[in-house]
Amino acid sequence: MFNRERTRRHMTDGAFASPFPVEDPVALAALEVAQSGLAAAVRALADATVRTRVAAPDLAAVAEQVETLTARLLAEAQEGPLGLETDSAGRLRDHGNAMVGMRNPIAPPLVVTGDESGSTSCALTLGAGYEGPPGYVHGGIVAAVLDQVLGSVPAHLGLPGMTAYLNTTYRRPTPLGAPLHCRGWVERVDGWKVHARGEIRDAQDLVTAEAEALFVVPRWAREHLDRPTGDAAGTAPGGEAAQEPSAS
Ligand SMILES: CCCCC/C=C\C/C=C\C/C=C\C/C=C\CCCC(=O)SCCNC(=O)CCNC(=O)[C@H](O)C(C)(C)COP(=O)(O)OP(=O)(O)OC[C@H]1O[C@@H](n2cnc3c(N)ncnc32)[C@H](O)[C@@H]1OP(=O)(O)O
Repeated sequence: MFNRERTRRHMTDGAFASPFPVEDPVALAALEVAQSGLAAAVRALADATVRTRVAAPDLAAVAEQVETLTARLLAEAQEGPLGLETDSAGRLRDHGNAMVGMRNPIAPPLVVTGDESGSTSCALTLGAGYEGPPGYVHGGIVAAVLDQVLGSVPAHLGLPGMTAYLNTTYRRPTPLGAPLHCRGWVERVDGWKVHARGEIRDAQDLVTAEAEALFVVPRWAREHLDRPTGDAAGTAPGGEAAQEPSAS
């Protein structure tokens, strides 16, 4: 059903071919442009909502307008979450994902790149809506970024897994409104289990947070994927070979 493909694209960037054909890719592509445009506009609205200093009457008027717009969107909406959908390029996409989802205004959205060795990378800047300690990124958001970027490691190996654990160490506060860089890499592949590590660095190249995580291909998904071959990232199932990141 799901063919593993050696590709630079992350699952959320369509690293997996969809088994479901798209009827009208041109119309779907136009819809995707509109969907991502709406998400970007609402993302900007959320940021403005946090930072605005306009007076109460203006706030009330804007709230009323937003409620009208919300009702307009809900006129035709699905009940639950998006899950995986086929995009106009015939790839599986998780457009609702909270970190990378193209249709999700809550997502920064992260753009995670990677290669078949399992190394992943993401440049990001987080705005006022992600605040925890004054001026700094919320610790849960820091962990979510690491979860996503490290979680893309097994996806690039063709072993998309769920997070079994994510141990995050906060070295120093992660600044808001400044460029950050998150990287992930393979520590060890053990059958259906992928051990990954990663870090976030600030604009001064200082590590603000690091994590080690285990991702497991769920039992229910294994029948849809190739058996682990052990060649991913130069490791064998149960093997010890580690992939250290190259300096950047
Ligand atoms: C159909 C193809 C596509 C399917 C894709 C499916 C999922 C992939 C989804 C997305 C991938 C793409 C990109 C990912 C990007 C970002 C990442 C975000 C990820 C998340 O945001 S995800 C949400 C938070 N996450 C959860 O919501 C997990 C809840 N949990 C479970 O769903 C189960 O718990 C699960 C699946 C983890 C295991 O369950 P299971 O039944 O499949 O397998 P089982 O329990 O037998 O464990 C098998 C082996 O893992 C060892 N093991 C398990 N857990 C361990 C632990 N904690 N510590 C140490 N070892 C552990 C066992 O000891 C055994 O080891 P051994 O084989 O050596 O005996």
